[in-house]
Amino acid sequence: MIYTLTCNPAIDKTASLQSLQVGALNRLENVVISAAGKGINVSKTLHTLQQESVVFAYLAGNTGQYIEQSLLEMQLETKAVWVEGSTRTNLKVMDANTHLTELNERGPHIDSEKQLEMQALLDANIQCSDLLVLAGSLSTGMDSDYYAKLISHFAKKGVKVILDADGNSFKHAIKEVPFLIKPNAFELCQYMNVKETNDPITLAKMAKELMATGIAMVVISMGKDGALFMYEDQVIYAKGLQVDVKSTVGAGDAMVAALAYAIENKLSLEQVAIQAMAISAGACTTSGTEPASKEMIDTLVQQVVLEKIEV
Ligand SMILES: Nc1ncnc2c1ncn2[C@@H]1O[C@H](COP(=O)(O)OP(=O)(O)OP(=O)(O)O)[C@@H](O)[C@H]1O
Ligand SMILES: O=P(O)(O)OC[C@@]1(O)O[C@H](CO)[C@@H](O)[C@@H]1O
Repeated sequence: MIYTLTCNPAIDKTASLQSLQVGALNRLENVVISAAGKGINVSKTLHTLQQESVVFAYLAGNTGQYIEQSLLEMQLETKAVWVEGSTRTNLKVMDANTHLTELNERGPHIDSEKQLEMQALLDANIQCSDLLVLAGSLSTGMDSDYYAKLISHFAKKGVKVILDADGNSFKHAIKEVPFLIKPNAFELCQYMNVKETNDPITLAKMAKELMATGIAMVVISMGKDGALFMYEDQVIYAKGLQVDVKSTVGAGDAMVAALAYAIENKLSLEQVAIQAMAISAGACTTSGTEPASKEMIDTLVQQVVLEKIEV
């Protein structure tokens, strides 16, 4: 079974306008509201792939209830720990040149008692052969080693952990050797303290250093420039697919979903790359964080170009 944990879910309000004017009144168009947050987006994509998953999330207030109800309507099994306050609302604005501006709130306070409640819920459900996806920011009140502690706990049990986090949370977590990490190129360069680059060879060399610590698989996403897929001594670069972009919000989550699907179904690295590219590019063609249809994914699968590279 695949489990996703969203520590800081959100209602995403995604909208568009011609061009964003800072310090002026902007009138939004095409407003779409959806239950989101990285782990929840992963589960939504898995659902369209007909792959079962269970959502764990901290939820709060009316916005939390909206998310719980939406997930119920999508028939996504949800196990929530309810906290005081309100689940956040994040605003995403895309301009006519597909430049995305994101305004994300911090999220409600999660105290140590509620963190223990979540730990008990996770322990009661997750077995050694399962996959656990840890994705997104931590809410207020959570220490930056929260993911690190979960990875250490579940890796000992043999659970494969997929990590999609950034900043200090990522820094602590990778020391505990998750099974797979999916930083984007910017996050990886920031962690390695080097100038941002999308050069596949340079990125692959940095990823190799991380794999030397025991991380089995590294996938580096590079937005429209594609992605790098690394497992054992195999390195595959996939060129970005040309798609009609509606919203890039959640493209990375769609990719993480594809990776979880591929691991659960024991696909080869080539197949992992093909599925991940088609599913993530497909997510860019829909509004908000809506996953792509099966038909769109099948069409994009035919267009993926892979290149094996030596590092
Ligand atoms: N403009 C685009 N055109 C085509 N494919 C894209 C585009 N943007 C993203 N993708 C696809 O989605 C994948 C993930 O995108 P990206 O690298 O932006 O992830 P991310 O930074 O983790 O995103 P987010 O955190 O917003 O979900 C890319 O590797 C690519 O396959
Ligand atoms: O603030 P975080 O947790 O880093 O990111 C949250 C978020 O921006 O990520 C998703 C897209 O990947 C959105 O659905 C959501 O609003």
